[in-house]
Amino acid sequence: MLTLDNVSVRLAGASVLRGVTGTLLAGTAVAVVGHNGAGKTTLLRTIMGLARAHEGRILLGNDDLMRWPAHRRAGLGIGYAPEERVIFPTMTVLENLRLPCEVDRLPDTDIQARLEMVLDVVPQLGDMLPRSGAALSGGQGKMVALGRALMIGTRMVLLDEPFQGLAPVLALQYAEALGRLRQICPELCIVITESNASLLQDIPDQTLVLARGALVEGAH
Ligand SMILES: Nc1ncnc2c1ncn2[C@@H]1O[C@H](COP(=O)(O)OP(=O)(O)OP(=O)(O)O)[C@@H](O)[C@H]1O
Repeated sequence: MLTLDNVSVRLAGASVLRGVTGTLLAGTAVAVVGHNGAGKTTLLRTIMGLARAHEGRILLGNDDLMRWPAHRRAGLGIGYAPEERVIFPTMTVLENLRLPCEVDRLPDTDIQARLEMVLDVVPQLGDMLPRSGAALSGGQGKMVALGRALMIGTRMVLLDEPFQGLAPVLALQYAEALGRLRQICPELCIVITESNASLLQDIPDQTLVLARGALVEGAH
């Protein structure tokens, strides 16, 4: 369970998150929706330690995340797939997938087990493993970014606007992967941001609405 307690963030002097309070439960899919600029990406970046909260607390279980530097937070079991994907072009897809586990110095047997789980969830990645990260379409890159987040995200995965720009057939494959993920990892908390909530269809169990950096309502 992740608890956001009165989290506020300023960027370049502007209030981007304002007193965000909420609970993201294990085993749920939570949508964070809001217009462009509402603060969705900043919320995920703050959880990952890539943006700094000047106020509030973020707890993973009982563990205060603010005590952990950004480079250690993924190792706590939080996978992050940023909107812009960030697939390293000089590495193969397999190397991109393994990267967060290598950074966290996981034993090879654990990495192999995670990889098998990821390939069960996103079987399309199987054929791509030897391919260069530079040779991926935008949609393929989104699949790799999902897989990479799942390699390290044993407790939660943060998916930033995964459906934006996906062709309908790929969006369907992505949604199917999330369905398999929920079956294979029933305790995982899946957080998905989206400015167009209709793209998420019936995926979320809970929807949080951000407007100008503040949560305005919660709907189930
Ligand atoms: N590094 C930064 N410096 C200054 N302002 C920033 C920075 N990053 C984001 N912002 C501002 O913070 C606000 C929230 O941005 P954020 O990217 O979190 O919104 P978002 O809801 O994810 O939007 P989108 O749907 O367009 O991705 C915007 O007004 C944006 O201009």
